[in-house]
Amino acid sequence: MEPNLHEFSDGTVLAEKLADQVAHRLAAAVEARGEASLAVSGGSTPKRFFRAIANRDIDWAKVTVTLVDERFVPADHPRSNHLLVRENLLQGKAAAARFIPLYHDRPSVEEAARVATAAANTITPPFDVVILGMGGDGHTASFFPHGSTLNQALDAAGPRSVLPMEADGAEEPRLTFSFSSLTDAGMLVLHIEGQSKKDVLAKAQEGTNETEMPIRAVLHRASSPVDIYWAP
Ligand SMILES: O=C1O[C@H](COP(=O)(O)O)[C@@H](O)[C@H](O)[C@H]1O
Repeated sequence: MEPNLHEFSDGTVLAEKLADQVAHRLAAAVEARGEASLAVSGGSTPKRFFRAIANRDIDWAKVTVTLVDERFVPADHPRSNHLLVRENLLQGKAAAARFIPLYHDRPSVEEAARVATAAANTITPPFDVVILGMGGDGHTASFFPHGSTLNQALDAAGPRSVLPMEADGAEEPRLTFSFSSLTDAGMLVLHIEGQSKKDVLAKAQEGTNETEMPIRAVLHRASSPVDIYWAP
């Protein structure tokens, strides 16, 4: 299934349009099932989207928010994705949402991943909405090139779980939802900005080696259609 590319004039317009689509999907899930789930990425790209969606009129008390991946750092650390989400998404109306963190204060990232998996299992699968990002090295979530648990993480037949991940491209150990947890979402978005990321995307679409560019797994074999949101 070829991804659908949605291009916007700038990042602010993209953030508003994406917030509209995500809000619509979450509201429909709340209407249909009485609950909804949203898994978001960290990094620098999603901040405008977080601020745009935070005040959308949804019954946020029925929405569970989590992260597709996290750095193994406490929630007050400047590199924490939880901190980013708390300061930008879980504000205004969205402050009523339930948040499930991936970081847990345990002696090792492996133990934290086990606790995170148990907590994540309280979310009814599949996720209603997953928003992925992409690094300049072709990683997405914390599926890093040559990552320590990459084969396990990218196994489409693997369990829904949170895995530890270490890689040369990551400053600290990571926690990441597995491929199977993310890629059957009701709405699966890859949100990227800038020409350099568009070039990385083009390179990823041309080749097949997922160990070199793990984003290829999402582009080539996600079970849900992938919507790419891009702005210069
Ligand atoms: O490390 C991470 O990087 C990617 C991309 O981040 P960006 O700063 O280039 O937008 C992100 O998708 C991932 O969640 C994050 O942990």
